[in-house]
Amino acid sequence: MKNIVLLGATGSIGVQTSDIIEANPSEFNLYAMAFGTRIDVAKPIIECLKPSIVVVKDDLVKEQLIHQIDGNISIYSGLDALNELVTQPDVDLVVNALLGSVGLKPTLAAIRAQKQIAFANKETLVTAGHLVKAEADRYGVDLLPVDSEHAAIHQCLRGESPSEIKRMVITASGGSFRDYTRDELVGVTKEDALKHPNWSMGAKITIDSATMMNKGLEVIEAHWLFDVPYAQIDVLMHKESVIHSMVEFVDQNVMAQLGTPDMRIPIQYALTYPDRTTYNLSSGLDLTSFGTLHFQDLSFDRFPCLDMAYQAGREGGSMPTVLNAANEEAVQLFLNDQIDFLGIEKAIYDELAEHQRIESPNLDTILEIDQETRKRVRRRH
Ligand SMILES: NC(=O)C1=CN([C@@H]2O[C@H](COP(=O)(O)OP(=O)(O)OC[C@H]3O[C@@H](n4cnc5c(N)ncnc54)[C@H](OP(=O)(O)O)[C@@H]3O)[C@@H](O)[C@H]2O)C=CC1
Ligand SMILES: CC(=O)[C@@H](O)[C@H](O)COP(=O)(O)O
Ligand SMILES: [Mn+2]
Repeated sequence: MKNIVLLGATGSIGVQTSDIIEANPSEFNLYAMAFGTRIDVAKPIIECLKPSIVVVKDDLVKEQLIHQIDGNISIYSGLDALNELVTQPDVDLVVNALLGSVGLKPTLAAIRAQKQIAFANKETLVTAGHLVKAEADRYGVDLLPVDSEHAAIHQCLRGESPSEIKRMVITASGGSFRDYTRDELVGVTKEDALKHPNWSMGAKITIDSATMMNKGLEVIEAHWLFDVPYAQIDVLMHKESVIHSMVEFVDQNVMAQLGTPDMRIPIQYALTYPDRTTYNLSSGLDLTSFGTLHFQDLSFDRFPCLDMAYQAGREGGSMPTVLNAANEEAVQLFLNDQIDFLGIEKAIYDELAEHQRIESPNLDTILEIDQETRKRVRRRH
């Protein structure tokens, strides 16, 4: 029985993780969960899976929750409580399904407590990949990918030697505006941007898919998770999202992982690793229903966010921190109707252009750059 702490329990990944826990009661116990503000989503999870501890964003949410749940549950609030929660002795596995760089400190706390981590929270690896990787190596902690492309690569690499990898190929659906020209992107609406062709996900990542920043973040995520140089990470448009990613080896053998677009499959993979457990929450992959799979190169001119992410990743230092913070803030402004769709890439470009790169930022410097970048993006718009 694995005792699980689920961070971001009310989000898209969080709710699907609770489905997996509920479907496998003899393997998993939801020991604790954390969320921000959405009590309506949290309540049924609490009632069904009965965690011993719940952490919420602030005291206001805590007060509201106390009056709405019964039972012997300890409730805490705030980021410090989140950091403490992941270090509890009873915890076997931390699922980090938080959104954004707010996940950085709890990740470091979990690593230092030598907890295994199932990792969805890609912004944390983008903003401070060098720190997370160094700590994970130092404490001998596995970061088990939940992100579908990285779960695919992880499976392609099982039993393989890193020196035999020629390149990784991360597939991209193209997002909501895959077939639009640059001119056609002028004035697109939030409602249209939020219609992902293949996946049902949280709002921020759905917008990231539409700008192709999601793939950029995933390239940086792959660099840190699998320790591969950027020159060996390619992105390929594949509109069906059936092949989740591939690895080509030096002898030109290519391994690919396929599956239906159901995030509960990679979530369960991370939770049960190194074992596999029967999955029957959805029907399996039926390739005949697709008939043909499509592949296409994508251009940096059409998708400048991908270009900026590769550049920021290659330059390293504090550049990925700026990339991530500017993107998080710009996407929020877009979702609040304060900037238009193309304003997202412009905000990121402006921040990267102005930033004086720092070679090897420590945690305090990263947190400061993150906050300063966000403030500047907000001030400009
Ligand atoms: N959704 C998907 O299919 C996929 C997501 N990912 C990655 O997984 C991560 C989560 O994505 P997704 O589930 O879509 O995001 P959501 O926006 O749906 O969920 C985010 C979760 O984080 C919680 N949260 C945010 N801020 C805080 C805070 N300060 N304290 C405590 N909890 C907080 C939210 O709580 P509340 O809402 O209650 O405020 C919510 O539970 C992202 O990094 C994303 O890129 C990766 C692959 C696929
Ligand atoms: C489900 C998942 O892992 C998402 O990150 C997904 O990959 C988004 O799709 P695209 O970014 O390829 O549109
Ligand atoms: Mn993904």
